[in-house]
Amino acid sequence: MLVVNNISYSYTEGNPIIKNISFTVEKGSNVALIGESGCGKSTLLKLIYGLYDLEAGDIYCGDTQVLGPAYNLVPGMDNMRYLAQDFDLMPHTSVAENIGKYLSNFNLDSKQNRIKELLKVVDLEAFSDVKVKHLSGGQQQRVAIARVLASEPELLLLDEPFSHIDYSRRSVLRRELFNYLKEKGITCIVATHDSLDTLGFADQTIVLQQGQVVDMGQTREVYEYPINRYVASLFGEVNELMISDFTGSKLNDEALYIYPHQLMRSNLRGQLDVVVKECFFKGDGYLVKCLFKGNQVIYFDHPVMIEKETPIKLALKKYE
Ligand SMILES: Nc1ncnc2c1ncn2[C@@H]1O[C@H](COP(=O)(O)OP(=O)(O)OP(=O)(O)O)[C@@H](O)[C@H]1O
Repeated sequence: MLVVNNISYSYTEGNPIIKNISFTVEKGSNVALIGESGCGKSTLLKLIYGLYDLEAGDIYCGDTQVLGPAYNLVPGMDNMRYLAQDFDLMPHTSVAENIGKYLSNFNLDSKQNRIKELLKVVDLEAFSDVKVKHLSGGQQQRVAIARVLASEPELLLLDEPFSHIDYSRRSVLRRELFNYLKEKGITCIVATHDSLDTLGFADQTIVLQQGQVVDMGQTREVYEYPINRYVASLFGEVNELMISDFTGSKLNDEALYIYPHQLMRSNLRGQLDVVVKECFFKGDGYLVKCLFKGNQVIYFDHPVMIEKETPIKLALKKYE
C-alpha cells in the first residue's frame, strides 16, 4: 500500500506547488491523477518516486519510507519505476538494451526471454536491434513503457504514458498494459489528460487543482457526480444547469453538471426550450450547440444534423 501523508513541496520559496496532499493507494489498484495543465501532477509523481526532498509530510510504499536526494545517493526508489514525460532513454543504444537496463545480468537467457516478451507487449519485436535515436516519438514511448515494466516493480508511476502514440495503437496498448498490471498485481498511478485512460481502467481517480486534491474517489463516482464544473470539464464538454431548469421549482435548487450525451431531443418530454445554433460532426453523430434562455450555450449529442435556428426541446436521458 502507498501512503501519502500531508505532503507539501515548492520549487521556489513562497510558491508552493504541492499543498498538504494526503491519500492512500491499495496494492494492485490503478489510480488516475487528473487536473488541468500545471496543477502539479508530474511534480506529485516525482515526489512519490523520491526525486525531490519533501518540505513537509512523508510517503511510505509498504514499510519503506520514500527518501529524496538528500538521503539517497541515487534518487528514485528501487521498488518503483517512473515513466517521465521525456522518456529518459539511452538514445545511442538499442531498443533491447534500453528495455534490459534494469534487468539483472545474472541469468542472460532469462534476461533475453524477458526482453523478447516485453518487445511483444509493446509491438516492437522488429526493432530490437535499432538504436533508440532512430525511432519515432511514439516508438520511443513504447520502449520506455517496456523498460519500466521489465523488472516488475511494486509501484509504477506513469506520466502521460500514451501521449505520443497514435490512436489505433493507443487503445490496444492501453488495454494490454492495464490488464497486465492487474494480472501481476502491480500498483499504478497514471497522470493523464485523456479521459479514456481514466474511465475504463482506473479504480480510483484523484483530481488536482493548483496543487491541492479537490476530489477523490471511485472513478465512476467522480465522473457521474462531479463536485463542480472544474472536475466535470476534465472529462470533456459539460453543461451547467440548475435543477429548477427541469422542474420549474426553485425549492432546494442546485447546479447540475450534465455531459452532452446525457441530454436528448424530445418534443414530448423535453423541459428545456433551446434553439439550435451549430452542429459539429464527430464521427458517431453530431455535437449540437444550442442556446437556452437566449444566451446560455448548451451542447448535446444527436445522431443526425439539425437545421440551424430550429427550436427544439431537450430532456435528460434515462437509462433505466
Ligand atoms: N523544475 C521546475 N522548476 C520550477 N518550477 C517548476 C519545475 N517543474 C514544474 N514547475 C512548475 O510547477 C507547476 C506544476 O508543474 P507540473 O509539471 O507538476 O504540472 P502538471 O500538472 O504535470 O502539468 P502538465 O499536465 O502540463 O504536464 C507549474 O507551474 C510548473 O511551471
